[in-house]
Amino acid sequence: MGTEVVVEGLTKSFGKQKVWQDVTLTLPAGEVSVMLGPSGTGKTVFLKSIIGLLKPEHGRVLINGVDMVNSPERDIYETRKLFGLMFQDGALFGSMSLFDNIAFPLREHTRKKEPEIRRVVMERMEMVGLVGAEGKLPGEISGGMRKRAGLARALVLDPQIILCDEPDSGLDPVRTAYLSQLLIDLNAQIDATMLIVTHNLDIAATVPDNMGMLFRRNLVTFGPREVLLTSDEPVVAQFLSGRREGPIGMSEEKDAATLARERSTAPAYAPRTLAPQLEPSPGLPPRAAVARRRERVLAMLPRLPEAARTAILRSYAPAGTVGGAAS
Ligand SMILES: Nc1ncnc2c1ncn2[C@@H]1O[C@H](COP(=O)(O)OP(=O)(O)OP(=O)(O)O)[C@@H](O)[C@H]1O
Repeated sequence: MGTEVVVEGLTKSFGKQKVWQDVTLTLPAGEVSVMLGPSGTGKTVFLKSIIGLLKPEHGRVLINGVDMVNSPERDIYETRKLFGLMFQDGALFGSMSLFDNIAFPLREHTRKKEPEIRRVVMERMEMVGLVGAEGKLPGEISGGMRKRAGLARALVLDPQIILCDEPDSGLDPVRTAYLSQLLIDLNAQIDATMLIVTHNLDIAATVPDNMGMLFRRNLVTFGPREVLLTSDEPVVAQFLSGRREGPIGMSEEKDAATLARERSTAPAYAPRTLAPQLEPSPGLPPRAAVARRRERVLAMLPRLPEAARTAILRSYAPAGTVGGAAS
C-alpha cells in the first residue's frame, strides 16, 4: 500500500518572494490527489519540496517518520527511493531507446541482473501500453507516448508515492482522457499514493479522490474532491469554469475595483454538475483506496460544507435509490 504524506505548516520563499505559506495537508495513503492552481502559484515548487529537492524555511513533510525538510540528508535520500516522479516533458534521455530509458533507474539504483531488468521493464511498458516501442528513440514517438514512457520509468522501482507534474501538458483531449484512465488503472494495480499537478479540468473532475488549490500564496482548500468541485469560493469557481471574470488575472491578481466592476456586469456562474470519478478498466482489480477513503470521508462529513456533504452522500448511496449515485 502507498505511504501517507503529511505536510505541516510549509512555507517557501525565494529571496523576498514568498511562493506559499503555512501549507498543511495530508495525502492519504494509496489515494489519488490533484493540486490545482493558476500558473506560477508554486505547484512545481510544492512537488520538489515534498521530495526534499527544495528546502522550505518553515514546516515539515513527514513520510514514515522522516521529515523531508529537516531530517539528515541520508534519511531523506533513503526515503526518496519510495518516490516515482513524472515530470512535464517526460525527461527522457534523447539518445537512449525507450527500453534503456525505462531501465535506467533499475541499472542505476539496483543490482538486478539484465533478465530481471528486462522482465520489470516489459511489465511496466505493458502497463502503459508501450509494448512494441522498446527500440524507439524519444524523438521518434509522439508526445503522448513520451508521457507514458516517463510514467513507465517512474514505476520501475515500485514506488509507494507517485508525483506527476502536469502529465497532460501538450496532449490533445483524447490522449488526455486515455491518460486519466491510465492513472486510475495504475492506482488500482499498485495502490500507490499519487499527487498530480495539473491545469486540466477534465483530469481534475474525473481522476482524484482529493483536490487542493494554491492561490495567492496560500492553500485555498484541500480535501475530498466534492469539497472543491462544489465550492463557491470565487477563485475556485473561476478556475473550474475557465472564465476571465474573477480574482485570477492574466499576469497578476486583480485589484478590488476591477473585481467589483466585473461582479456588477458578469453573469453568475452556472451551477456545476459533478462528473463521476473514473473506475478502473474492466479486468483490473478494484482500487483498494476506495474503501479506505469511504470510511475516512464519512467520518469527516459533519465538518464539511453542505454542498460537499450532499454530493458525497449521493455518491455513496446505492445506485438506483432516490438521490443515489449517478448511473
Ligand atoms: N529555483 C528557483 N529559484 C527562484 N525562483 C524560483 C525557483 N523555482 C521556482 N521559482 C519561482 O517560484 C514561483 C512558482 O513556480 P512554480 O514553477 O512552482 O509554479 P507553478 O505553479 O508550477 O507554475 P506553472 O503552472 O506555470 O507550471 C515562480 O515565480 C518561479 O519563478
